[in-house]
Amino acid sequence: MTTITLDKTKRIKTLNHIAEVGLAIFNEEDYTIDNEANDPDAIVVRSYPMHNMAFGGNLKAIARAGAGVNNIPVDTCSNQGIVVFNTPGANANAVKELVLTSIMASSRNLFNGVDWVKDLKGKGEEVPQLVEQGKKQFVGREAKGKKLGVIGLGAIGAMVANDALNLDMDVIGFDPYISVDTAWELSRNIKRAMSLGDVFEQADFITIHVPLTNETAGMLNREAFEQMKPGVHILNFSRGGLVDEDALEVALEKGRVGKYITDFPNDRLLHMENAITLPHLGASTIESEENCARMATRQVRDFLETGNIKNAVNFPNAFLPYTGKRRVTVFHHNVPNMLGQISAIISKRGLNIAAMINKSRGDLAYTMIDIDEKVNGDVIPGMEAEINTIEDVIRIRTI
Ligand SMILES: NC(=O)c1ccc[n+]([C@@H]2O[C@H](COP(=O)([O-])OP(=O)(O)OC[C@H]3O[C@@H](n4cnc5c(N)ncnc54)[C@H](O)[C@@H]3O)[C@@H](O)[C@H]2O)c1
Ligand SMILES: O=C(O)[C@H](O)COP(=O)(O)O
Repeated sequence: MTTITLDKTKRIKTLNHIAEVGLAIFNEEDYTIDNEANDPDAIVVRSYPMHNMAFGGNLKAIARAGAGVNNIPVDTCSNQGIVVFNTPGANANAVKELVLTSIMASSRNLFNGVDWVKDLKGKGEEVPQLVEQGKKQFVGREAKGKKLGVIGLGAIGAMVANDALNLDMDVIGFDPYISVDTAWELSRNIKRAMSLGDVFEQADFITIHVPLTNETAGMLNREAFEQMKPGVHILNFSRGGLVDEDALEVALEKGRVGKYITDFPNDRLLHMENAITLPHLGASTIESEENCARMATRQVRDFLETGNIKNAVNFPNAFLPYTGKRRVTVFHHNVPNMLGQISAIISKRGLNIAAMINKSRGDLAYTMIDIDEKVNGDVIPGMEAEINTIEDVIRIRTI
């Protein structure tokens, strides 16, 4: 259990390049961007691997300017009362555009064709003729009329599915956990797959848009490849670990998988024929980098200044209008009678509770309590220390 009272100047550390418009949200009077800080108040990150990092007692938040949080030790953060944010949907359009580009580019053999033309360098005036002779090896297929299977209909998958209809593709989607909001946004012309098998059996192109978790790791494995239509093109712009690469290598060699297009290269994939590897470019547009940075830094600033939480992946969202009076925020386990115990400790100091909110998410919960009177700061350390003695309190912060 840790006790922290916010000081005046807050230090923010970045572990990747974060767009300037986002960092500008941290006004200079109250914040310092200090990438050398040992124990910052918050970290803003993209894909930097954080699993081997130790976190200081001052760290309150980590914001992933992007979607995937598999580079962050989320459970460790939860146990230390560190909120992990991401920026849902902020880079979805960028990924969608690259996925649709890659469907067309792979089915038209664009990647191989461009490489082949480059090799004609130095052939002088013969080049046009060589091109006309050689182009037959790159005859492709049109996307129109083909079936696209979309696994995961979240921010990206839903956009890909809707826009693929505009390419005259048939679209079938699978997502057993689809959110109500996304379901409303999906075109009714998208067919619903009742199982992954439905997608595997029917699709000419399969694109996967799920997070990498224990459940989804290796989702595309030997059994999956065996159910797929021979020559299927698979697009993986989500995470490398979703695909079993031993099985993929065999499937590519046998032609069971025609092409595998991914944003996550590794040395092994570079040796596989018909694996097309892009340098993790899905979210790399100016627009997306700015969207993600702005959303991430706004969420962090709001949390540091008011305790309000939006778009956390480990703690519940919680909003209580901030009045600028004393606010006690407590991260705790989701067990009975926490509110009663916390409020008793506050009340016995003669402090009146003006407003409060208590939200839970799985095993974790978060409580914010606003105290009505102007509080003598001397009471705070004793009150925090006593709240910390409650079993199941993870962390307390008074703003
Ligand atoms: N290549 C890139 O640059 C890039 C950019 C953004 C996101 N990503 C990756 O793409 C993933 C998806 O991003 P998003 O913004 O669409 O996330 P999202 O959270 O909006 O959507 C994920 C969807 O996957 C679904 N899902 C989860 N488990 C599933 C399962 N077992 N079967 C089917 N569906 C399942 C969820 O219900 C959800 O609808 C991210 O987690 C990240 O790893 C990559
Ligand atoms: O999960 C994500 O948002 C993407 O993989 C983007 O990663 P990046 O921010 O490192 O480009």
